[in-house]
Amino acid sequence: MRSRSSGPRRSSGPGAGMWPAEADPLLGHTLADRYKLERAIGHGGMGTVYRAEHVVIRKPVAVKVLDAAHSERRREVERFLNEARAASKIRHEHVVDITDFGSTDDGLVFLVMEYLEGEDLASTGDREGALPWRRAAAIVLQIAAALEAAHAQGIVHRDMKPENCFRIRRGNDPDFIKVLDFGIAKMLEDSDVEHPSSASSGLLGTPEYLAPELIRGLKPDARVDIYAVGVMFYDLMVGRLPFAGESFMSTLTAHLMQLPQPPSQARPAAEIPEAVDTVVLRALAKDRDQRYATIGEFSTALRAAIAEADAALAPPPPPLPPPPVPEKRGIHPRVAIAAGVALLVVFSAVLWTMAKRFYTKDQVEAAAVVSAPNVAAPAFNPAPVINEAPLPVAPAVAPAKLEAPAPEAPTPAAVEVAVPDVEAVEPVDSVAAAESDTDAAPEPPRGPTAAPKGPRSGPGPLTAGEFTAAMTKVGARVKLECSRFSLRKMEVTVQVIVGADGTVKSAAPTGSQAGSTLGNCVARVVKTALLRATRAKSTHRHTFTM
Ligand SMILES: Nc1ncnc2c1ncn2[C@@H]1O[C@H](COP(=O)(O)OP(=O)(O)OP(=O)(O)O)[C@@H](O)[C@H]1O
Repeated sequence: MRSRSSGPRRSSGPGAGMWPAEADPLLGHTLADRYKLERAIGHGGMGTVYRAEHVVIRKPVAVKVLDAAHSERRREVERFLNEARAASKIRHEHVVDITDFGSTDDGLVFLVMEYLEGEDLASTGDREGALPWRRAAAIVLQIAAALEAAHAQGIVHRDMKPENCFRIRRGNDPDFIKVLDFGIAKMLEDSDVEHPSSASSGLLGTPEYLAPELIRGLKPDARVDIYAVGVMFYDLMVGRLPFAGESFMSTLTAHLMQLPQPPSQARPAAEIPEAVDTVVLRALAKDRDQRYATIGEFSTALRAAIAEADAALAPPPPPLPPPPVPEKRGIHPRVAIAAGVALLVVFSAVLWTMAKRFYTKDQVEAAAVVSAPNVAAPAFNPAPVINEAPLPVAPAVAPAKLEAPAPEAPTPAAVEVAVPDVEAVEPVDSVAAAESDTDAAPEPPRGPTAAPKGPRSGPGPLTAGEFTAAMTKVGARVKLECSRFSLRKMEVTVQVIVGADGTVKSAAPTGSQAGSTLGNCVARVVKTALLRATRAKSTHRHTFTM
């Protein structure tokens, strides 16, 4: 159950408060020859809202008719028509569309709006209690979009509250928001009009949503709407208002004096991220200079907080691919082995050809068995017994000892090529040579400035430069989100552990800022940094100057 100190809403549908709906003489009346008033929807501070039908185009509309008591006061009529003019100027999908306004011959002042089917956010809150923070944020972003459009037209709403935000279904979205009631909207360019003080004409607006500067009687600007949106966001997520006193005066005092409890602490079960706390608390800053300068900035910060929470839910990014394998100079061991075997086969074949020319078949077969048992085996059958004198067998690696007659010998070129190659490309030695090549390559320097190692060692450690660059990247957000906890030029040093997957595993403020709100805020932002993957986690330090 929500705790609103102001009690029941003034306008929560037919029959609310002192409103004698049944006796309403306007029911069934056709206003300005066009709008047949069918049913009263609710009654607010200025008048009654009816569901009506446009008799020509047969379209349902909502018609707000100013109460007779107000119609007699010029100032009230002006305020009412001001709403019509202001809202009809904005034209935004999240602002209720005003299609007509004016007064009738019999003195009825009215405005005509698109008819909305749904309920206001106060009713949603009363029925559902606190909403999940993401749903609340999605609703608030729509309200902020409506206000951004209004502010762009120089219009400040000044009465933002759940009762003025209507929730309708649009397509599949049951939470489509329309902002209503620009009744006390103030044209910013209307700079000569001083804000009426509470002493002279009563505080305009609803106490629970009043920005401190309005209570102090300062001239309002768009930041009063940012404050009210902060109150609404808090209320939607937490299920209670941030500043709610027992009386009107104590509520106003709370706005001026009381620090709001962070939403995540006020409702721990809701798992409201710290980043969302930060956005709400900044919108609720007592000093308007400490708030977001524009409602657009508020929306950007809220979106960033949502994205941060989404990123925390997402699985860690896949490790970065290893650096490209540098092309290795020299012969790959496998190539060397293959070449060695091939040359051995060629050389054996040469020997075989030569032997066939100078020795008998039996002698040759015997020589083949002795000299090359493992090479070209399919070509020979092991010779059984050799009765004749042993052949002058030429070992495969020493063909020069062959005593072949010069004229019949293979061309010298062929022998010269074969001999040195076979000696040079001995398979086992080649592998060893290849390995020792790698080992002999200069070892990259270790430590923070080490370059990534070769392909067999994986990506190298983070350099100091890489880490500093990542911290510089998050530095802007550190300032944006944490400067409100800091005096100018304060320093915060954080100790950061970066995991092998490039995410920040831990960030802790050190020294005088250890455990401080400022330190924790900086650490929280630092935790969102993303670096590159390495072979192992590493520890770094960085100092931010606020
Ligand atoms: N366009 C509309 N379509 C449907 N219902 C509407 C529309 N505009 C207002 N209502 C409903 O009519 C009722 C009265 O609205 P009204 O704006 O008069 O109340 P209020 O916010 O208390 O006004 P005020 O700020 O002038 O006191 C509310 O319940 C509101 O939700």
